[in-house]
Amino acid sequence: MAAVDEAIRKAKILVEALGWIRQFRDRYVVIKLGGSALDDPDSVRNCLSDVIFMEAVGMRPILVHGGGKAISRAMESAGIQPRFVHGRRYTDDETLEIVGRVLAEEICESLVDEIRRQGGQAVGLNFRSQNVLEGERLTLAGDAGEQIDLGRVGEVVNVRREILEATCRSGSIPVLPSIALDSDGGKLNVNADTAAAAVARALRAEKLMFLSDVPGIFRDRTDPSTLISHLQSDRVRALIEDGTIDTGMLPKVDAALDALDAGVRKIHIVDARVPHSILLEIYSDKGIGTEIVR
Ligand SMILES: Nc1ncnc2c1ncn2[C@@H]1O[C@H](COP(=O)(O)OP(=O)(O)O)[C@@H](O)[C@H]1O
Ligand SMILES: CC(=O)N[C@@H](CCC(=O)OP(=O)(O)O)C(=O)O
Repeated sequence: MAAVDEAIRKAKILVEALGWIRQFRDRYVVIKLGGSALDDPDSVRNCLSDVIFMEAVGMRPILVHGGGKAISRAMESAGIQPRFVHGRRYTDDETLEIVGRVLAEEICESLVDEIRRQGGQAVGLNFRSQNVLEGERLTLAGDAGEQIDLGRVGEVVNVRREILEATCRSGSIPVLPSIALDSDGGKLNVNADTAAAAVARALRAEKLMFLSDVPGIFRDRTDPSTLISHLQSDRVRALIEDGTIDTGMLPKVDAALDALDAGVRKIHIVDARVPHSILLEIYSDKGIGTEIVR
């Protein structure tokens, strides 16, 4: 009897998901995997199995990844001290070679390999294969209006969406590192949160999901009961101003607000360490992280 009850419970879960599966069929979902999540192989495997599931039930997932922690480790092994200016890595030519190798060769290839190992199809799209992100150098102004030199740091100015659309149509999951090419074919190091938002904006994605190593946005980071499950964009601005949101969460919420302004329906910040956090967030009636809407 217990076995039958268990089977019925599982069937109910499938039925609960059916409505969401229908609603999101053929919709683009951009998933950003951050360096914090990428450092834990179990989190990566679990996230990728969810992404494969999404593709199998008719959604169009696109993976955009960072790898800031791995880049810093590789720089330190090469005897270069990482330096961040306004949250961006100062990127000289030597650093750029390391960023290209770590993101496009090591991390992108390992994500594609793992998706294939789990029975899904994936294609790495970057300057080594087929480039999707076109960029230009990012210029930031200092307090006195002076120009801040970030080296080869860029922002995305165009996304070749036709390549993403064709890849998704063919049943493959596109995997993109946060590197853009400028009009001369030179590499630019782009913050991965902003790269993911640029992709979501270009595709008018249904969702943009940030997978990190926190359950979501907290009102008080020392108190787990203060997780905010639903946020409206105007409230996000207030949380930035009062200092509740800072450090690594800042580029995520900045990118989230940009994406919402451009027509992306919903932003999710979820914990990559929780098994199946993506599926729980999308296909169940009650999500587990923080969702942000306009
Ligand atoms: N209000 C907040 N709630 C939760 N995390 C926050 C908040 N403000 C800042 N953070 C920080 O943001 C970090 C996530 O950003 P980051 O480490 O850069 O992630 P990733 O590597 O996934 O891009 C969290 O580990 C936490 O320290
Ligand atoms: C310009 C800039 O800062 N680029 C980032 C790109 C990687 C990234 O953003 O990785 P996470 O998502 O893991 O932080 C960097 O070099 O660290």
